[in-house]
Amino acid sequence: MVLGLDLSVDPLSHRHRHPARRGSPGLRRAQIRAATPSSRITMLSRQQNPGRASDGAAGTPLYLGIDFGTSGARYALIDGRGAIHSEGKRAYAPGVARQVGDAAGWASSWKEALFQLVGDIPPAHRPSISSIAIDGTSATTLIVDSKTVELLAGPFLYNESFPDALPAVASIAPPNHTVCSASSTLCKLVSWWNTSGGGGGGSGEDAVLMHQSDWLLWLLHGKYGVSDYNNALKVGFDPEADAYPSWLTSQPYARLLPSVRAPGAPIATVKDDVCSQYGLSKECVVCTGTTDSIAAFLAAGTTEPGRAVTSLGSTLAIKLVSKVRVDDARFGVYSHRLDDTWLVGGASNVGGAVLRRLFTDDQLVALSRDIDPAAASPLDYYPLLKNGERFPVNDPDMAPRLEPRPESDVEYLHGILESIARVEAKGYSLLRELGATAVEEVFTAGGGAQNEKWTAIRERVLGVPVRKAEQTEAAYGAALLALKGAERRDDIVRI
Ligand SMILES: Nc1ncnc2c1ncn2[C@@H]1O[C@H](COP(=O)(O)OP(=O)(O)O)[C@@H](O)[C@H]1O
Ligand SMILES: O=C(CO)[C@H](O)[C@H](O)COP(=O)(O)O
Repeated sequence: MVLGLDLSVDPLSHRHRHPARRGSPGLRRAQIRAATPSSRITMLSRQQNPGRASDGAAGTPLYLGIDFGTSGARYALIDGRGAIHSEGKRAYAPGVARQVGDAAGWASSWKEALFQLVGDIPPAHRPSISSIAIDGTSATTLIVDSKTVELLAGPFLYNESFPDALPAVASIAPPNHTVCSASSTLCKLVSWWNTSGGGGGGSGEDAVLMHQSDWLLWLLHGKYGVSDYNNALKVGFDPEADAYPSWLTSQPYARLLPSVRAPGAPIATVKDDVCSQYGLSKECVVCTGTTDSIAAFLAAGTTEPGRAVTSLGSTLAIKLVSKVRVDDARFGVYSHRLDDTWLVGGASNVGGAVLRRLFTDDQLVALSRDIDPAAASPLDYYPLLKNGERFPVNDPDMAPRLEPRPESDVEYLHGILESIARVEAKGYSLLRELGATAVEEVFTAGGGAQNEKWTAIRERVLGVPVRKAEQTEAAYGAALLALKGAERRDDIVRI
């Protein structure tokens, strides 16, 4: 029994064992080989943390990755060896309090952050940028009118749930399919379709669905209808078949779905007006992106089965390299494709968002100093910011639990960090119960990776080695995708 749930019923609606390729021979060089014909990422190895470039010789081709997380956006500019030439970050504009459902506020903040970050790149580097890729939060969905450019609906954020659409989605998809979660992209699309009367009459004729990273990339290249198979997973794309299934393409709203390419595939060159305004080369290629936790996985540079990356950002997302594909919406478990292996995992709503609500980053550092990670905290919380959990319990109504609060903030923080570690441990043990490869080592990405006391707590609770990834920023993983796309620039599809 895991999480007190009865797993005696075979939960797997998909179970595939792929001939596991031998992992990459070792970390030597920053490169992701171009997608194989079946559009899979094959991650070669990456040079042992080439760190920052020395002088960034003028004219060296550079590759720009931009990460759009929950609390802010970051960029990383690397060269062909993976050395970082420049990096930076921007919080989203404080302005309008962006609550769930405040669509206009979010979209304008992301657009503002995108062009602020491009403007933050040293002008001397910009002409050398050969390609750009962007990662965003998964299942964050926008519906855009491709004729008027108007935002018809959304953004619907990654953790927003649309249970009204679940019965319709469950009636067409296989049992326990990834889309059968109230926060899936397909539930967002179907909910909008049903409430707007089939696309809102005339305006719906030109409606297109875009994920957050698709929309941000579109601001740079101006072409509609292109996404990647990581972002498209939660709208129903099957990365194994490299196609949308017929149960989806037969739906009236299927015309809104984007075409799907591998992450890091070239789309088009940057629009002339953007090139002119920011001093970018007219040869700079915009490439398909991925989700933020996949980008963090790519940044960590591990590919061996049993290795995993936990992204400790505003949320907790885990990605385990598994020889076996596992998908089960009952627990919020799904598999992203990585070469001949699978990235099995899920994303919990617990994570840093609660920490940020309670403590400043400086307070986190100061309080963590007094935590003894060897001592188990007796406090048992479920640190959600608001109702709703996706994984390892898929319950849109699940309530936060952050009481009783002790007098000591050190004890309170210890209890929260340990409780998040317990959710992480339940997540990995659930993946094992469902048939995934057992976790042997965990690398950490995201803001929480810098907390060594938390790392030690997690290592005690998980029972496997836990360490900070060499590169903890998803933006670095997105830059690796840009590097891959630059090598395939001739594949630009005239769309
Ligand atoms: N020293 C620390 N210990 C634990 N968590 C931290 C620490 N510093 C920052 N964080 C948390 O990291 C999170 C930000 O990480 P980040 O990867 O930028 O998140 P996201 O991309 O989801 O916005 C914040 O929620 C913050 O509370
Ligand atoms: O929690 C999230 C935001 O940070 C996303 O859900 C995260 O991207 C996980 O989704 P995926 O596993 O598809 O990458």
